[in-house]
Amino acid sequence: MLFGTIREDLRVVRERDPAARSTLEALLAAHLPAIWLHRPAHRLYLRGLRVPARLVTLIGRRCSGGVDIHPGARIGRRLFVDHGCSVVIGEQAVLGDDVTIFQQVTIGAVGWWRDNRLPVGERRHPIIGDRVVIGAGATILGRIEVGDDCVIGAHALVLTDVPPKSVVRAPASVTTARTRI
Ligand SMILES: CC(C)(COP(=O)(O)OP(=O)(O)OC[C@H]1O[C@@H](n2cnc3c(N)ncnc32)[C@H](O)[C@@H]1OP(=O)(O)O)[C@@H](O)C(=O)NCCC(=O)NCCS
Ligand SMILES: CC(=O)OC[C@H](N)C(=O)O
Repeated sequence: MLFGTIREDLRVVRERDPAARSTLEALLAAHLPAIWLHRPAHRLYLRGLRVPARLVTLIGRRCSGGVDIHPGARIGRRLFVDHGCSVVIGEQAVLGDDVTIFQQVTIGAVGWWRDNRLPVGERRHPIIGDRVVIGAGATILGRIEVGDDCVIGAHALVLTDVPPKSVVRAPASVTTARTRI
């Protein structure tokens, strides 16, 4: 089971990262410590052992490029965090299977000033469907749902539900003629 999952995660790196040309290279993918340690951390969290869970998560975060997955987050199979750096996934986030995330993505809450008014245990983080791709720098906030098979473009800010099979595009930068610089 454990080796099956490890093999599956390595296969995913090779399938979704053209820059990883061998299994040995895939093994060096920076997100792997974070997702491999998230599984025992989540089990500890579910047993109410929150502090040990957070410690395990901290090791995963330090051994990756800062992939911060709260031990409470529910993560599906075959998550791939390409480049494995500066990613935050909040406590009550739920990610489906086959999700791909690029660097500097936040799946988080809108803010404590709003969430502190919610009943205890109420969800404050997004639900992400199966096979969703989340581009670099995208931020997805609050009690929203992103449907299956969506693509969230780089630098998008998503604050409302996204229907399945949608593409969310942030405005592209504007190019003008160079004058003074
Ligand atoms: C900007 C922000 C503070 C607004 O919080 P809020 O409690 O929803 O405040 P309001 O209800 O006053 O604002 C909602 C309005 O602002 C817009 N809005 C929200 N966030 C925005 C942002 N970052 N940029 C531009 N507009 C934003 C919403 O679309 C909404 O517009 P509408 O009224 O036309 O529908 C919040 O969305 C935000 O960005 N928080 C930071 C959260 C964060 O960084 N979390 C990371 C956790 S890991
Ligand atoms: C990831 C995130 O939403 O962080 C904000 C805050 N720590 C919280 O858990 O709500």
